[in-house]
Amino acid sequence: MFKLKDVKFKNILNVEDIELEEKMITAILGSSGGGKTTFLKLLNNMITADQGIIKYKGEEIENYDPVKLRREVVMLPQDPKIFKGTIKENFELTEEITGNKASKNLNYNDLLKKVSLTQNIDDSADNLSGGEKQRLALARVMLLEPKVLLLDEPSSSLDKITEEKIINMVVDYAKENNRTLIMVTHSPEIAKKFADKIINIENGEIVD
Ligand SMILES: Nc1ncnc2c1ncn2[C@@H]1O[C@H](COP(=O)(O)OP(=O)(O)OP(=O)(O)O)[C@@H](O)[C@H]1O
Repeated sequence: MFKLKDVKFKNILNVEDIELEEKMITAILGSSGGGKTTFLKLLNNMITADQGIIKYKGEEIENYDPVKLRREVVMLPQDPKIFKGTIKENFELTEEITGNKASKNLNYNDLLKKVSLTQNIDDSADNLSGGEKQRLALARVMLLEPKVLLLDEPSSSLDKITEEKIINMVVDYAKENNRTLIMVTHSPEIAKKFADKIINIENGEIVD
């Protein structure tokens, strides 16, 4: 699904040759500041490599229709921003901003259930806890039905159990819906437990 060849981004990341397969779960491991988030951002062209070639579905990512790319490759960042207002408004705004209409098969209540939120869609999103906000952000991503989900490690403000619960939900979602999942984690245990393939990034280099 992605092929990277001789990719360089500033002095932060240097990738010689790597392929990420469709419908697989790939975990990106490595120590803090090593370039993991930078790697994810290259995959939806949020940032552009200074050198080298990144191919997505056989086409150079820079030539791929940017609107399609934004819809197909969606990133769940470390600290997703929750919009002010209700949960329902969060879903509606997501649809409005991305130009996506909710899939006929998905409704907002089902989405909340999928991420184990027991709130009502008319409840305020501001009062949710950190873990609940992360799950709402995940539900917003599910609403978009991306082909590829880029999951950055949830911020350290989440406890281990909540973090693993969220990762479990994302993995289940990806498997049930045949999606490609690429996730950053600091935890070798999580990587081993969930991933088909593990990539280790240290100081901007892939070491394993
Ligand atoms: N656009 C940028 N310009 C300059 N430096 C940057 C840019 N983006 C990230 N960096 C720096 O590059 C390094 C790698 O950042 P990155 O966020 O990719 O690391 P990471 O492995 O995801 O770290 P963490 O595990 O702490 O989230 C850091 O030192 C960061 O400060």
